[in-house]
Amino acid sequence: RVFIHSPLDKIPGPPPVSFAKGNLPQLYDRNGWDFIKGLGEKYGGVVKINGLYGAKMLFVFDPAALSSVVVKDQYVYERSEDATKSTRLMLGDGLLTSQGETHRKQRKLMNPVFSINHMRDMMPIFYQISRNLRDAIASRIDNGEKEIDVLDWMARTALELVGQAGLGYSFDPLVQDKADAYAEAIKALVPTAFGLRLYRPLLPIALKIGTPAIRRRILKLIPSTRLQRMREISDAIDAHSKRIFEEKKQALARGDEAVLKQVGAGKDILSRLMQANMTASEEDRLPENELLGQMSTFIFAGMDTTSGALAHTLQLLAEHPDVQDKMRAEIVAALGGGQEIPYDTLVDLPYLDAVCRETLRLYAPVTTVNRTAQEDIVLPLSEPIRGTDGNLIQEIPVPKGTEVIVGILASNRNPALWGPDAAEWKPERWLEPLPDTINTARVPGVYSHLMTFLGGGRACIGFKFSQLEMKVVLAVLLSSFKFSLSSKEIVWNVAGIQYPTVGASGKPEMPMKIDRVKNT
Ligand code: HEM
Repeated sequence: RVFIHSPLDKIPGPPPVSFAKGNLPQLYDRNGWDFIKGLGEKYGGVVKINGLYGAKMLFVFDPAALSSVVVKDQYVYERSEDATKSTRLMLGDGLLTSQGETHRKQRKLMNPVFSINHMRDMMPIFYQISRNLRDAIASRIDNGEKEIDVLDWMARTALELVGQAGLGYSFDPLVQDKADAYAEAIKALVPTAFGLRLYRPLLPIALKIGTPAIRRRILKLIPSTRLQRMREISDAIDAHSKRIFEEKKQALARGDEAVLKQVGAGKDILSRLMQANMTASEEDRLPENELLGQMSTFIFAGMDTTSGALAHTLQLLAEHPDVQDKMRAEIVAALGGGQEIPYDTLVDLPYLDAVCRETLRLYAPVTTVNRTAQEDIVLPLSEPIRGTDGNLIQEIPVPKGTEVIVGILASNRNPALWGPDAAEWKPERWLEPLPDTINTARVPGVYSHLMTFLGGGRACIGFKFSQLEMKVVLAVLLSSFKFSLSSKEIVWNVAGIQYPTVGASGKPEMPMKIDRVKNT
Protein backbone atom coordinates (compact mmCIF):
# COMPACT_ATOMS: atom_id res chain seq x y z
CA ARG A 1 0.00 0.00 0.00
CA VAL A 2 2.78 2.42 0.90
CA PHE A 3 4.74 1.91 -2.32
CA ILE A 4 1.91 1.41 -4.78
CA HIS A 5 0.55 4.54 -6.40
CA SER A 6 -3.18 5.09 -5.67
CA PRO A 7 -5.61 7.42 -7.48
CA LEU A 8 -6.47 8.74 -4.00
CA ASP A 9 -2.91 9.90 -3.23
CA LYS A 10 -3.53 13.49 -4.29
CA ILE A 11 -6.79 13.98 -2.39
CA PRO A 12 -6.13 16.34 0.54
CA GLY A 13 -6.78 15.19 4.08
CA PRO A 14 -5.41 15.19 7.63
CA PRO A 15 -2.05 13.56 8.41
CA PRO A 16 -2.26 10.12 10.10
CA VAL A 17 -1.70 9.72 13.84
CA SER A 18 0.48 6.70 13.07
CA PHE A 19 1.04 4.39 10.11
CA ALA A 20 -0.62 1.45 11.89
CA LYS A 21 -3.78 3.27 12.99
CA GLY A 22 -4.01 6.07 10.43
CA ASN A 23 -6.69 8.60 11.48
CA LEU A 24 -8.96 5.96 13.03
CA PRO A 25 -8.19 6.87 16.68
CA GLN A 26 -9.42 10.42 15.84
CA LEU A 27 -12.41 9.23 13.85
CA TYR A 28 -13.54 6.67 16.43
CA ASP A 29 -12.82 8.71 19.56
CA ARG A 30 -15.99 9.48 21.48
CA ASN A 31 -14.71 13.07 21.91
CA GLY A 32 -13.75 13.34 18.23
CA TRP A 33 -16.14 16.21 17.37
CA ASP A 34 -13.39 18.66 16.47
CA PHE A 35 -11.85 16.14 14.09
CA ILE A 36 -15.17 15.35 12.38
CA LYS A 37 -16.27 18.99 12.22
CA GLY A 38 -12.77 19.95 11.01
CA LEU A 39 -13.08 17.56 8.05
CA GLY A 40 -16.19 19.45 6.95
CA GLU A 41 -14.64 22.88 7.55
CA LYS A 42 -11.00 22.55 6.46
CA TYR A 43 -11.30 20.50 3.28
CA GLY A 44 -13.41 20.28 0.12
CA GLY A 45 -16.37 17.94 -0.34
CA VAL A 46 -14.16 14.81 -0.48
CA VAL A 47 -11.37 14.23 2.05
CA LYS A 48 -8.75 11.47 2.21
CA ILE A 49 -8.64 9.65 5.55
CA ASN A 50 -5.91 7.20 6.49
CA GLY A 51 -7.14 3.79 7.60
CA LEU A 52 -5.22 0.89 9.17
CA TYR A 53 -1.71 0.20 7.80
CA GLY A 54 -1.74 2.71 4.94
CA ALA A 55 -5.30 1.97 3.69
CA LYS A 56 -6.89 5.04 2.10
CA MET A 57 -10.49 5.93 2.84
CA LEU A 58 -12.68 8.77 1.59
CA PHE A 59 -14.82 11.08 3.71
CA VAL A 60 -17.53 12.46 1.42
CA PHE A 61 -20.00 15.35 1.69
CA ASP A 62 -20.03 16.86 -1.80
CA PRO A 63 -23.70 16.56 -2.98
CA ALA A 64 -22.93 14.92 -6.35
CA ALA A 65 -20.56 12.46 -4.69
CA LEU A 66 -23.20 11.70 -2.01
CA SER A 67 -25.80 11.07 -4.73
CA SER A 68 -23.51 8.59 -6.39
CA VAL A 69 -22.77 6.74 -3.12
CA VAL A 70 -26.29 6.52 -1.66
CA VAL A 71 -28.55 6.64 -4.74
CA LYS A 72 -27.11 6.21 -8.23
CA ASP A 73 -24.42 3.64 -7.45
CA GLN A 74 -25.84 2.37 -4.16
CA TYR A 75 -25.37 -1.27 -5.14
CA VAL A 76 -21.66 -0.65 -5.78
CA TYR A 77 -21.27 1.08 -2.41
CA GLU A 78 -22.54 -1.61 -0.04
CA ARG A 79 -22.11 -1.67 3.73
CA SER A 80 -18.63 -2.94 4.54
CA GLU A 81 -18.01 -6.61 5.32
CA ASP A 82 -16.92 -5.94 8.91
CA ALA A 83 -19.94 -3.66 9.56
CA THR A 84 -22.33 -6.25 8.15
CA LYS A 85 -20.73 -9.10 10.07
CA SER A 86 -20.64 -7.29 13.41
CA THR A 87 -24.25 -6.12 12.98
CA ARG A 88 -25.34 -9.65 12.08
CA LEU A 89 -23.65 -10.99 15.21
CA MET A 90 -25.51 -8.39 17.31
CA LEU A 91 -28.91 -8.33 15.61
CA GLY A 92 -29.32 -11.25 13.20
CA ASP A 93 -30.46 -11.04 9.55
CA GLY A 94 -32.39 -7.76 9.27
CA LEU A 95 -32.46 -4.77 6.93
CA LEU A 96 -29.14 -3.48 8.23
CA THR A 97 -27.28 -6.63 7.20
CA SER A 98 -29.00 -7.69 3.97
CA GLN A 99 -27.53 -6.62 0.65
CA GLY A 100 -28.43 -6.51 -3.05
CA GLU A 101 -31.50 -8.53 -4.06
CA THR A 102 -32.28 -9.75 -0.52
CA HIS A 103 -32.33 -6.17 0.72
CA ARG A 104 -34.55 -5.02 -2.16
CA LYS A 105 -36.98 -7.85 -1.40
CA GLN A 106 -37.12 -6.99 2.31
CA ARG A 107 -37.75 -3.31 1.57
CA LYS A 108 -40.49 -4.16 -0.92
CA LEU A 109 -42.40 -6.05 1.76
CA MET A 110 -41.66 -3.57 4.52
CA ASN A 111 -42.03 -0.11 2.95
CA PRO A 112 -45.87 -0.29 2.97
CA VAL A 113 -45.83 -1.34 6.63
CA PHE A 114 -44.11 1.96 7.52
CA SER A 115 -46.53 4.04 5.41
CA ILE A 116 -48.22 7.21 6.70
CA ASN A 117 -51.59 5.42 6.88
CA HIS A 118 -50.18 2.90 9.32
CA MET A 119 -48.55 5.69 11.29
CA ARG A 120 -51.97 7.35 11.63
CA ASP A 121 -53.40 4.10 13.04
CA MET A 122 -50.68 4.12 15.64
CA MET A 123 -51.46 7.59 16.99
CA PRO A 124 -53.45 6.23 19.98
CA ILE A 125 -50.45 4.09 21.01
CA PHE A 126 -48.07 7.05 20.68
CA TYR A 127 -50.35 9.28 22.77
CA GLN A 128 -51.02 6.68 25.43
CA ILE A 129 -47.33 5.99 26.01
CA SER A 130 -46.48 9.70 26.02
CA ARG A 131 -49.19 10.28 28.64
CA ASN A 132 -47.76 7.45 30.75
CA LEU A 133 -44.41 9.22 30.51
CA ARG A 134 -45.99 12.52 31.50
CA ASP A 135 -47.67 10.91 34.54
CA ALA A 136 -44.43 9.20 35.55
CA ILE A 137 -42.54 12.51 35.47
CA ALA A 138 -45.40 14.38 37.17
CA SER A 139 -45.42 11.93 40.09
CA ARG A 140 -41.71 12.59 40.62
CA ILE A 141 -41.98 16.38 40.77
CA ASP A 142 -44.90 16.59 43.16
CA ASN A 143 -43.05 18.99 45.44
CA GLY A 144 -41.78 21.34 42.76
CA GLU A 145 -38.81 21.45 40.38
CA LYS A 146 -36.65 18.33 40.36
CA GLU A 147 -33.57 17.09 38.54
CA ILE A 148 -34.37 14.03 36.43
CA ASP A 149 -32.33 11.95 33.99
CA VAL A 150 -34.17 12.94 30.82
CA LEU A 151 -32.19 10.55 28.61
CA ASP A 152 -33.27 7.58 30.71
CA TRP A 153 -36.94 8.50 30.34
CA MET A 154 -36.61 9.24 26.62
CA ALA A 155 -34.85 5.90 26.08
CA ARG A 156 -37.51 4.02 28.02
CA THR A 157 -40.26 5.81 26.11
CA ALA A 158 -38.59 5.11 22.75
CA LEU A 159 -38.20 1.44 23.66
CA GLU A 160 -41.81 1.19 24.76
CA LEU A 161 -42.95 2.92 21.56
CA VAL A 162 -40.92 0.72 19.28
CA GLY A 163 -42.06 -2.22 21.43
CA GLN A 164 -45.79 -1.52 21.25
CA ALA A 165 -46.05 0.14 17.82
CA GLY A 166 -43.23 -1.86 16.24
CA LEU A 167 -43.56 -5.29 17.80
CA GLY A 168 -46.92 -5.30 19.59
CA TYR A 169 -45.14 -5.94 22.88
CA SER A 170 -44.86 -3.92 26.08
CA PHE A 171 -41.36 -3.83 27.57
CA ASP A 172 -41.86 -1.29 30.31
CA PRO A 173 -45.02 0.31 31.74
CA LEU A 174 -42.95 3.43 32.60
CA VAL A 175 -43.78 3.25 36.29
CA GLN A 176 -40.76 1.94 38.25
CA ASP A 177 -37.69 4.09 38.74
CA LYS A 178 -35.44 1.59 37.02
CA ALA A 179 -36.23 0.14 33.62
CA ASP A 180 -35.87 -3.63 33.33
CA ALA A 181 -32.56 -5.33 32.62
CA TYR A 182 -33.41 -5.71 28.97
CA ALA A 183 -33.92 -1.97 28.46
CA GLU A 184 -30.66 -1.33 30.30
CA ALA A 185 -28.88 -3.80 28.00
CA ILE A 186 -30.15 -2.07 24.88
CA LYS A 187 -29.13 1.34 26.20
CA ALA A 188 -25.59 0.05 26.69
CA LEU A 189 -25.40 -1.39 23.17
CA VAL A 190 -24.18 1.66 21.23
CA PRO A 191 -21.50 2.83 23.72
CA THR A 192 -20.25 -0.75 24.16
CA ALA A 193 -20.11 -1.46 20.41
CA PHE A 194 -18.43 1.88 19.70
CA GLY A 195 -15.72 1.09 22.25
CA LEU A 196 -14.89 -2.01 20.17
CA ARG A 197 -15.01 -0.15 16.85
CA LEU A 198 -11.26 -0.02 16.27
CA TYR A 199 -11.08 -3.85 16.37
CA ARG A 200 -14.01 -4.40 13.96
CA PRO A 201 -11.83 -4.81 10.84
CA LEU A 202 -10.46 -8.00 12.49
CA LEU A 203 -13.91 -9.57 12.64
CA PRO A 204 -14.05 -11.11 9.14
CA ILE A 205 -10.80 -12.97 9.99
CA ALA A 206 -12.04 -14.04 13.44
CA LEU A 207 -15.23 -15.43 11.89
CA LYS A 208 -13.18 -17.87 9.82
CA ILE A 209 -12.08 -19.72 12.97
CA GLY A 210 -13.92 -23.02 13.62
CA THR A 211 -17.68 -23.40 14.01
CA PRO A 212 -20.04 -20.88 15.67
CA ALA A 213 -20.05 -23.07 18.83
CA ILE A 214 -16.24 -23.11 19.01
CA ARG A 215 -16.07 -19.36 18.36
CA ARG A 216 -18.55 -18.79 21.13
CA ARG A 217 -16.46 -20.82 23.56
CA ILE A 218 -13.34 -18.86 22.57
CA LEU A 219 -15.23 -15.59 22.89
CA LYS A 220 -16.24 -16.43 26.47
CA LEU A 221 -12.57 -16.88 27.36
CA ILE A 222 -11.41 -13.46 26.10
CA PRO A 223 -10.70 -11.31 29.19
CA SER A 224 -12.37 -8.12 27.92
CA THR A 225 -15.20 -6.70 30.02
CA ARG A 226 -16.49 -4.74 27.03
CA LEU A 227 -16.54 -7.77 24.75
CA GLN A 228 -18.32 -9.88 27.38
CA ARG A 229 -20.88 -7.12 27.94
CA MET A 230 -21.46 -7.02 24.18
CA ARG A 231 -22.09 -10.78 24.19
CA GLU A 232 -24.60 -10.48 27.05
CA ILE A 233 -26.43 -7.60 25.34
CA SER A 234 -26.65 -9.45 22.06
CA ASP A 235 -27.89 -12.64 23.80
CA ALA A 236 -30.54 -10.64 25.70
CA ILE A 237 -31.86 -9.01 22.51
CA ASP A 238 -31.92 -12.36 20.72
CA ALA A 239 -33.78 -14.16 23.51
CA HIS A 240 -36.41 -11.41 23.80
CA SER A 241 -36.96 -11.20 20.05
CA LYS A 242 -37.44 -14.96 19.79
CA ARG A 243 -39.96 -14.99 22.62
CA ILE A 244 -42.04 -12.16 21.17
CA PHE A 245 -41.93 -13.71 17.71
CA GLU A 246 -43.17 -17.08 18.96
CA GLU A 247 -46.07 -15.44 20.84
CA LYS A 248 -47.04 -13.53 17.69
CA LYS A 249 -46.86 -16.60 15.52
CA GLN A 250 -49.13 -18.50 17.86
CA ALA A 251 -51.63 -15.63 18.01
CA LEU A 252 -51.72 -15.39 14.21
CA ALA A 253 -52.27 -19.14 13.98
CA ARG A 254 -55.15 -18.96 16.50
CA GLY A 255 -56.91 -16.31 14.36
CA ASP A 256 -58.20 -12.75 14.49
CA GLU A 257 -59.56 -12.83 18.01
CA ALA A 258 -56.21 -13.84 19.51
CA VAL A 259 -54.43 -11.16 17.46
CA LEU A 260 -56.84 -8.48 18.68
CA LYS A 261 -56.15 -9.42 22.30
CA GLN A 262 -52.45 -8.62 21.90
CA VAL A 263 -50.79 -5.32 22.82
CA GLY A 264 -51.70 -2.87 20.02
CA ALA A 265 -54.45 -5.19 18.72
CA GLY A 266 -52.36 -6.46 15.79
CA LYS A 267 -51.77 -2.95 14.38
CA ASP A 268 -48.04 -3.05 15.11
CA ILE A 269 -45.43 -3.20 12.37
CA LEU A 270 -44.36 -6.80 13.06
CA SER A 271 -47.92 -8.20 12.99
CA ARG A 272 -48.55 -6.39 9.71
CA LEU A 273 -45.27 -7.61 8.33
CA MET A 274 -46.05 -11.21 9.31
CA GLN A 275 -49.51 -10.92 7.74
CA ALA A 276 -48.10 -9.35 4.55
CA ASN A 277 -45.55 -12.14 4.42
CA MET A 278 -48.22 -14.84 4.69
CA THR A 279 -50.10 -13.41 1.71
CA ALA A 280 -47.01 -12.50 -0.36
CA SER A 281 -46.15 -14.52 -3.45
CA GLU A 282 -43.57 -17.25 -2.94
CA GLU A 283 -40.75 -15.24 -4.52
CA ASP A 284 -41.48 -12.17 -2.35
CA ARG A 285 -41.86 -14.09 0.92
CA LEU A 286 -39.18 -13.72 3.62
CA PRO A 287 -37.83 -16.71 5.58
CA GLU A 288 -38.45 -16.77 9.33
CA ASN A 289 -34.89 -15.79 10.31
CA GLU A 290 -35.24 -12.60 8.27
CA LEU A 291 -38.49 -11.66 10.04
CA LEU A 292 -36.87 -12.34 13.38
CA GLY A 293 -33.81 -10.26 12.46
CA GLN A 294 -36.03 -7.26 11.67
CA MET A 295 -37.24 -7.17 15.28
CA SER A 296 -33.83 -6.62 16.85
CA THR A 297 -33.06 -4.24 13.98
CA PHE A 298 -36.11 -2.06 14.73
CA ILE A 299 -35.24 -1.93 18.42
CA PHE A 300 -31.61 -1.07 17.74
CA ALA A 301 -32.28 1.39 14.90
CA GLY A 302 -35.28 3.03 16.51
CA MET A 303 -34.33 3.46 20.13
CA ASP A 304 -31.11 5.40 20.70
CA THR A 305 -31.59 7.49 17.54
CA THR A 306 -34.97 8.94 18.47
CA SER A 307 -34.35 9.10 22.22
CA GLY A 308 -31.07 10.96 21.61
CA ALA A 309 -32.84 13.36 19.24
CA LEU A 310 -35.56 13.99 21.83
CA ALA A 311 -33.06 14.53 24.66
CA HIS A 312 -31.08 16.92 22.46
CA THR A 313 -34.24 18.87 21.58
CA LEU A 314 -35.15 19.25 25.27
CA GLN A 315 -31.62 20.44 26.06
CA LEU A 316 -31.79 23.03 23.28
CA LEU A 317 -35.22 24.19 24.44
CA ALA A 318 -33.78 24.65 27.94
CA GLU A 319 -30.89 26.67 26.49
CA HIS A 320 -33.36 28.82 24.51
CA PRO A 321 -36.31 29.49 26.87
CA ASP A 322 -37.88 31.90 24.34
CA VAL A 323 -38.09 29.07 21.77
CA GLN A 324 -39.49 26.75 24.45
CA ASP A 325 -42.23 29.26 25.36
CA LYS A 326 -43.13 29.89 21.73
CA MET A 327 -43.34 26.18 20.98
CA ARG A 328 -45.45 25.54 24.07
CA ALA A 329 -47.84 28.35 23.08
CA GLU A 330 -48.28 26.77 19.64
CA ILE A 331 -48.95 23.34 21.14
CA VAL A 332 -51.38 24.61 23.81
CA ALA A 333 -53.33 26.57 21.17
CA ALA A 334 -53.55 23.46 18.94
CA LEU A 335 -54.73 21.36 21.90
CA GLY A 336 -57.54 23.89 22.49
CA GLY A 337 -58.17 22.47 25.96
CA GLY A 338 -58.27 18.87 24.67
CA GLN A 339 -55.90 15.99 25.33
CA GLU A 340 -54.66 15.21 21.81
CA ILE A 341 -53.78 17.10 18.64
CA PRO A 342 -55.04 15.16 15.59
CA TYR A 343 -52.42 13.69 13.25
CA ASP A 344 -52.76 16.16 10.36
CA THR A 345 -52.66 19.21 12.63
CA LEU A 346 -49.76 17.90 14.68
CA VAL A 347 -47.46 17.04 11.77
CA ASP A 348 -48.08 20.49 10.26
CA LEU A 349 -47.53 22.64 13.37
CA PRO A 350 -44.94 25.03 11.86
CA TYR A 351 -42.86 25.92 14.89
CA LEU A 352 -42.74 22.38 16.31
CA ASP A 353 -41.74 21.17 12.86
CA ALA A 354 -39.04 23.85 12.54
CA VAL A 355 -37.54 22.95 15.93
CA CYS A 356 -37.45 19.22 15.05
CA ARG A 357 -35.91 19.82 11.62
CA GLU A 358 -33.29 22.20 12.93
CA THR A 359 -32.28 19.84 15.72
CA LEU A 360 -32.08 16.89 13.33
CA ARG A 361 -30.02 19.04 10.93
CA LEU A 362 -27.43 20.38 13.34
CA TYR A 363 -27.31 17.42 15.72
CA ALA A 364 -28.01 14.47 13.42
CA PRO A 365 -27.99 11.46 15.79
CA VAL A 366 -26.04 9.35 13.25
CA THR A 367 -23.10 11.50 12.17
CA THR A 368 -21.53 9.20 9.56
CA VAL A 369 -22.22 5.85 7.87
CA ASN A 370 -19.67 3.71 6.06
CA ARG A 371 -19.80 2.01 2.68
CA THR A 372 -17.24 -0.03 0.70
CA ALA A 373 -16.82 0.16 -3.09
CA GLN A 374 -17.44 -3.36 -4.42
CA GLU A 375 -15.79 -2.54 -7.77
CA ASP A 376 -13.67 0.21 -9.35
CA ILE A 377 -15.89 3.24 -9.93
CA VAL A 378 -15.60 6.97 -10.67
CA LEU A 379 -16.92 9.40 -8.05
CA PRO A 380 -18.40 12.58 -9.58
CA LEU A 381 -18.06 15.96 -7.85
CA SER A 382 -20.35 19.00 -8.01
CA GLU A 383 -17.36 21.28 -7.30
CA PRO A 384 -13.79 20.45 -8.27
CA ILE A 385 -11.35 20.12 -5.35
CA ARG A 386 -7.69 21.15 -5.37
CA GLY A 387 -5.34 18.20 -5.12
CA THR A 388 -2.20 18.16 -2.96
CA ASP A 389 -0.18 18.88 -6.15
CA GLY A 390 -2.18 22.09 -6.75
CA ASN A 391 -4.17 20.71 -9.72
CA LEU A 392 -7.96 20.76 -9.83
CA ILE A 393 -9.67 17.36 -9.52
CA GLN A 394 -13.02 17.08 -11.36
CA GLU A 395 -13.84 13.44 -10.50
CA ILE A 396 -12.18 10.71 -8.48
CA PRO A 397 -11.40 7.15 -9.63
CA VAL A 398 -12.24 5.03 -6.58
CA PRO A 399 -10.49 1.62 -6.44
CA LYS A 400 -12.50 -1.49 -5.47
CA GLY A 401 -12.35 -2.08 -1.72
CA THR A 402 -12.10 1.62 -0.77
CA GLU A 403 -14.06 2.47 2.35
CA VAL A 404 -16.21 5.57 1.89
CA ILE A 405 -17.52 7.51 4.89
CA VAL A 406 -20.76 9.40 4.22
CA GLY A 407 -20.39 12.72 6.08
CA ILE A 408 -24.00 13.15 7.26
CA LEU A 409 -23.23 15.94 9.72
CA ALA A 410 -20.70 17.61 7.39
CA SER A 411 -23.37 17.81 4.67
CA ASN A 412 -26.03 19.10 7.08
CA ARG A 413 -23.65 21.83 8.29
CA ASN A 414 -22.05 22.70 4.96
CA PRO A 415 -21.85 26.56 4.90
CA ALA A 416 -21.54 26.53 1.09
CA LEU A 417 -25.10 25.12 0.97
CA TRP A 418 -26.74 26.39 4.15
CA GLY A 419 -25.10 29.82 4.38
CA PRO A 420 -22.65 31.39 6.84
CA ASP A 421 -24.93 30.61 9.82
CA ALA A 422 -24.91 26.86 9.03
CA ALA A 423 -23.33 25.99 12.39
CA GLU A 424 -26.01 27.86 14.42
CA TRP A 425 -29.22 26.33 15.78
CA LYS A 426 -31.91 28.56 14.27
CA PRO A 427 -35.39 26.98 13.97
CA GLU A 428 -36.56 30.16 12.21
CA ARG A 429 -34.57 29.25 9.11
CA TRP A 430 -37.31 26.69 8.29
CA LEU A 431 -40.03 29.34 8.44
CA GLU A 432 -38.39 31.40 5.70
CA PRO A 433 -37.40 30.37 2.18
CA LEU A 434 -34.19 28.28 2.33
CA PRO A 435 -31.10 29.64 0.52
CA ASP A 436 -31.02 28.98 -3.24
CA THR A 437 -27.72 27.18 -2.76
CA ILE A 438 -29.43 24.38 -0.79
CA ASN A 439 -32.49 24.27 -3.05
CA THR A 440 -30.33 23.72 -6.11
CA ALA A 441 -27.65 21.51 -4.52
CA ARG A 442 -29.62 18.23 -4.91
CA VAL A 443 -28.55 16.73 -1.60
CA PRO A 444 -29.84 13.14 -1.89
CA GLY A 445 -31.41 12.96 1.60
CA VAL A 446 -35.02 11.72 2.00
CA TYR A 447 -35.82 14.53 4.42
CA SER A 448 -35.66 18.29 3.77
CA HIS A 449 -32.26 18.43 1.99
CA LEU A 450 -30.79 16.71 5.04
CA MET A 451 -28.70 13.53 5.15
CA THR A 452 -29.94 12.75 8.68
CA PHE A 453 -32.04 9.77 7.51
CA LEU A 454 -29.81 9.10 4.51
CA GLY A 455 -31.33 8.65 1.02
CA GLY A 456 -31.65 6.06 -1.72
CA GLY A 457 -32.67 2.45 -1.21
CA ARG A 458 -31.11 2.27 2.27
CA ALA A 459 -32.71 5.45 3.63
CA CYS A 460 -34.10 5.09 7.15
CA ILE A 461 -37.35 3.15 6.88
CA GLY A 462 -38.47 4.51 10.26
CA PHE A 463 -38.14 8.18 9.48
CA LYS A 464 -41.89 8.97 9.58
CA PHE A 465 -42.19 6.86 12.72
CA SER A 466 -39.46 8.84 14.46
CA GLN A 467 -40.91 12.20 13.31
CA LEU A 468 -44.26 11.28 14.76
CA GLU A 469 -42.70 9.99 17.94
CA MET A 470 -40.75 13.21 18.48
CA LYS A 471 -43.77 15.40 17.85
CA VAL A 472 -46.21 13.48 20.05
CA VAL A 473 -43.75 13.22 22.95
CA LEU A 474 -42.81 16.92 22.70
CA ALA A 475 -46.46 18.00 22.45
CA VAL A 476 -47.44 16.02 25.55
CA LEU A 477 -44.39 17.02 27.62
CA LEU A 478 -44.20 20.70 26.66
CA SER A 479 -47.87 21.27 27.46
CA SER A 480 -47.25 20.04 31.02
CA PHE A 481 -43.64 20.81 31.93
CA LYS A 482 -40.95 23.46 31.80
CA PHE A 483 -37.42 22.20 31.12
CA SER A 484 -34.25 23.94 32.33
CA LEU A 485 -30.57 23.07 32.38
CA SER A 486 -28.93 21.24 35.25
CA SER A 487 -25.70 22.69 36.67
CA LYS A 488 -23.87 19.56 35.48
CA GLU A 489 -21.88 19.76 32.28
CA ILE A 490 -23.45 17.67 29.48
CA VAL A 491 -21.10 16.28 26.86
CA TRP A 492 -22.36 14.65 23.64
CA ASN A 493 -20.21 11.72 22.59
CA VAL A 494 -19.52 10.73 19.00
CA ALA A 495 -20.47 7.11 18.45
CA GLY A 496 -22.38 5.17 15.80
CA ILE A 497 -25.28 7.08 17.37
CA GLN A 498 -24.31 10.09 19.51
CA TYR A 499 -25.20 10.01 23.23
CA PRO A 500 -24.87 12.43 26.18
CA THR A 501 -22.89 11.91 29.40
CA VAL A 502 -22.14 14.07 32.43
CA GLY A 503 -18.60 15.32 31.78
CA ALA A 504 -16.16 12.55 30.88
CA SER A 505 -18.18 9.77 32.57
CA GLY A 506 -18.93 6.77 30.36
CA LYS A 507 -22.57 6.44 31.47
CA PRO A 508 -25.20 7.69 29.01
CA GLU A 509 -27.39 10.18 30.92
CA MET A 510 -28.71 13.73 30.76
CA PRO A 511 -29.95 15.30 33.99
CA MET A 512 -32.30 18.26 33.54
CA LYS A 513 -34.49 20.31 35.85
CA ILE A 514 -38.19 19.81 35.28
CA ASP A 515 -41.07 21.76 36.76
CA ARG A 516 -44.79 21.95 36.11
CA VAL A 517 -46.01 24.60 33.72
CA LYS A 518 -48.08 27.12 35.67
CA ASN A 519 -51.67 27.88 34.53
CA THR A 520 -52.22 24.71 32.46
C1 HEM B 1 -34.13 10.38 14.77
C2 HEM B 1 -34.29 9.11 14.55
C3 HEM B 1 -33.57 8.30 13.51
C4 HEM B 1 -32.46 8.59 12.77
C5 HEM B 1 -31.61 9.85 12.81
C6 HEM B 1 -32.21 7.44 11.90
C7 HEM B 1 -31.16 7.39 10.99
C8 HEM B 1 -30.93 6.32 10.14
C9 HEM B 1 -29.82 6.24 9.22
C10 HEM B 1 -28.76 7.30 9.00
C11 HEM B 1 -29.91 5.05 8.59
C12 HEM B 1 -28.94 4.48 7.55
C13 HEM B 1 -27.96 3.53 8.22
C14 HEM B 1 -27.02 2.84 7.25
O1 HEM B 1 -27.39 2.58 6.12
O2 HEM B 1 -25.88 2.53 7.64
C15 HEM B 1 -31.07 4.36 9.12
C16 HEM B 1 -31.49 3.12 8.73
C17 HEM B 1 -32.53 2.45 9.33
N1 HEM B 1 -33.40 2.93 10.29
FE1 HEM B 1 -33.37 4.76 11.10
N2 HEM B 1 -33.16 6.50 12.14
C18 HEM B 1 -34.02 6.96 13.10
C19 HEM B 1 -35.14 6.33 13.61
C20 HEM B 1 -35.56 5.07 13.24
C21 HEM B 1 -36.72 4.39 13.76
C22 HEM B 1 -37.70 4.96 14.79
C23 HEM B 1 -36.75 3.15 13.18
C24 HEM B 1 -37.74 2.00 13.36
C25 HEM B 1 -38.84 2.01 14.01
C26 HEM B 1 -35.62 3.06 12.28
C27 HEM B 1 -35.31 1.98 11.51
C28 HEM B 1 -34.28 1.92 10.60
C29 HEM B 1 -33.97 0.73 9.80
C30 HEM B 1 -34.70 -0.60 9.86
C31 HEM B 1 -32.88 1.07 9.00
C32 HEM B 1 -32.18 0.20 7.96
C33 HEM B 1 -32.77 0.55 6.60
C34 HEM B 1 -32.16 -0.21 5.45
O3 HEM B 1 -30.95 -0.49 5.44
O4 HEM B 1 -32.92 -0.53 4.52
N3 HEM B 1 -34.93 4.24 12.34
N4 HEM B 1 -31.68 5.16 10.06
